[in-house]
Amino acid sequence: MEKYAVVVAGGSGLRMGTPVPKQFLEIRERPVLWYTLNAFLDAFSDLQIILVLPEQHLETGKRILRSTYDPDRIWMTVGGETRFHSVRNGLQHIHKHSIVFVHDGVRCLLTPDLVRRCYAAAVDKGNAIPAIAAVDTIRIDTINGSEQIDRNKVKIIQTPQAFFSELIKSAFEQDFHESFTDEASVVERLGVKIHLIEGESSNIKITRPLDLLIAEKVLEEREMGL
Ligand SMILES: Nc1ccn([C@@H]2O[C@H](COP(=O)(O)OP(=O)(O)OP(=O)(O)O)[C@@H](O)[C@H]2O)c(=O)n1
Ligand SMILES: C[C@](O)(CO)[C@H](O)COP(=O)(O)O
Repeated sequence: MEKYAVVVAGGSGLRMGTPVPKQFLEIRERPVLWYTLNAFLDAFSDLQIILVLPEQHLETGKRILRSTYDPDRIWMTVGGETRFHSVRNGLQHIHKHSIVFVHDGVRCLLTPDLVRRCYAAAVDKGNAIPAIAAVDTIRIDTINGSEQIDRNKVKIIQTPQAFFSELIKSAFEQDFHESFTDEASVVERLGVKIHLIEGESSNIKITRPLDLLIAEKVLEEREMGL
């Protein structure tokens, strides 16, 4: 089966607050995006990557993809106004029956093992969405104040999210809706059942400055083989 990963890195990183978008910041002397791309290249030798970038940072993106060990498997395109539009732009470059992964470029700690587990589950079920359990107590706001809810019923959703190409491409023909915060929410709107698999607690989304410190520590420990 053909395999494509749409890696979205078209955002501006407002919550990180750095002049350079967070996907280009360096951790242990390599850009965040470099780790992400290599994890996908390592997962499958026949996987191709569509890297979605902000228009004004195409040159930076090109330098990063050339610094990976297999740049010939990576193609670049331009992002859109929201994450949804960036994913849609990436999907437009896929024309073959395949499994498609969509991944946040800033989730740079994913492992090739997670990519392979997503693939196997998507081939079996049509889609595969990594999720982890909530570790905090959870309350929701209601008109009568806050109420505790059973945290065992809450799942924290990650990427990569994997789908058959026909399914994800048809889902992204829908108009944008503000509830579309990931691919599962877009596909679910077609009436398709979403299949969760076990994610990785280290697969954090680099969002705020603290996340860079966590990622640095995780990468340091991995390099030391811990
Ligand atoms: N128009 C957009 C917005 C986001 N993304 C990408 O989607 C992923 C997850 O989004 P998020 O963490 O929200 O990134 P930003 O939008 O850059 O951050 P912020 O919301 O803090 O501005 C990131 O890899 C980001 O680059 C994208 O490709 N195109
Ligand atoms: C797709 C995602 O990473 C799943 O947790 C998340 O929904 C992205 O949210 P953001 O607001 O675009 O960072």
